Amino acid sequence: MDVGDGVIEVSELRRRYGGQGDKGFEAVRDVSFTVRRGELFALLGTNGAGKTSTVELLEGLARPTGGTVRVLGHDPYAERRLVRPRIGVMLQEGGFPADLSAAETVRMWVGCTTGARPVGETLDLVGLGPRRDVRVKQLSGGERRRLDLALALLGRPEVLFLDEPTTGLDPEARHTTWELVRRLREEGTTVLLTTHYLEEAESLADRLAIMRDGRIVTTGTPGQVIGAHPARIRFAMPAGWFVGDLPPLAALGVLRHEENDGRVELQTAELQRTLTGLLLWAREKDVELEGLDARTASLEEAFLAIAGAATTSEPERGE
Ligand SMILES: Nc1ncnc2c1ncn2[C@@H]1O[C@H](COP(=O)(O)OP(=O)(O)OP(=O)(O)O)[C@@H](O)[C@H]1O
Repeated sequence: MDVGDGVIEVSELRRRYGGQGDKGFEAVRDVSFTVRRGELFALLGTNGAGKTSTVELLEGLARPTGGTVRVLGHDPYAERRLVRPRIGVMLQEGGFPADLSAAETVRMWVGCTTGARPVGETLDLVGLGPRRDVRVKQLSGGERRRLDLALALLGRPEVLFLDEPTTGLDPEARHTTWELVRRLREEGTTVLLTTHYLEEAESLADRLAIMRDGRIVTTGTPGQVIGAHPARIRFAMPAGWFVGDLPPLAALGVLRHEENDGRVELQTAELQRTLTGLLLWAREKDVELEGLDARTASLEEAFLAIAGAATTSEPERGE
């Protein structure tokens, strides 16, 4: 079947726990998105936003209550047999037999994987080569996470689902994992990632979606999502000058401003225009703007502004 560019196609997806009526809860509500071949798509959201509930439907682990999912052109639940050999799944919590070594665990999985990589290569990929003979129960939490990743990569998947892959990893292991994910992407693997690390999404994702209360509330490239939020300029007012002495702020494109003890913060959607106006004013008045700092919003600021609104509205339980 020709699936064109849309390797993952999600349309009006819904997932309800606990049946209809008061006791039920709709964790995924009308979610639609497409992930193109070779793309890395990140799903972000606060705890309980519905990321795992969504990803499990894409992995074919549960049947949607509404809407459709296509992975590589197939329904991952009804046509699991066709989809499963071509995808790699790293769940949030993998369960391994504690008494097997890392290498034995991978070897066990080789038995149920078509076209599996060699065991040693798989462990090396995730940096567990030197720990191959250590029993699972003696591995650290971060090492177990990497063993999870190794198993997801075992069958050279075309599509890789990574549910919080770097949770519990130290910064070095996290960066090594990012390098590996980048390399897989460069080799053409399509990746769907959920993460709480915004730096991870910013540095890896081609596109991302932010979920809130079961819905996608924002989607775009990291640049687009960040660009929709105001940039900030901070500086100290020169001695003897006041904010009122600056050119009219609205004319400089300033959306909001705050002043505290002579420290000024301007928020603007047009950083270059506002900054140019400010610097021209400083040159004309021959004053120095001490501590001048101008920056676009970070993904974290954008995320907090978008997803943070979730805390103000409790998701409805039992519709
Ligand atoms: N089996 C279940 N039965 C009932 N409710 C569930 C079940 N699993 C998840 N939920 C609820 O669905 C909502 C979404 O949960 P989900 O695990 O998908 O969120 P998440 O975005 O992945 O969160 P986290 O970042 O904490 O992993 C939560 O309110 C959760 O309590």
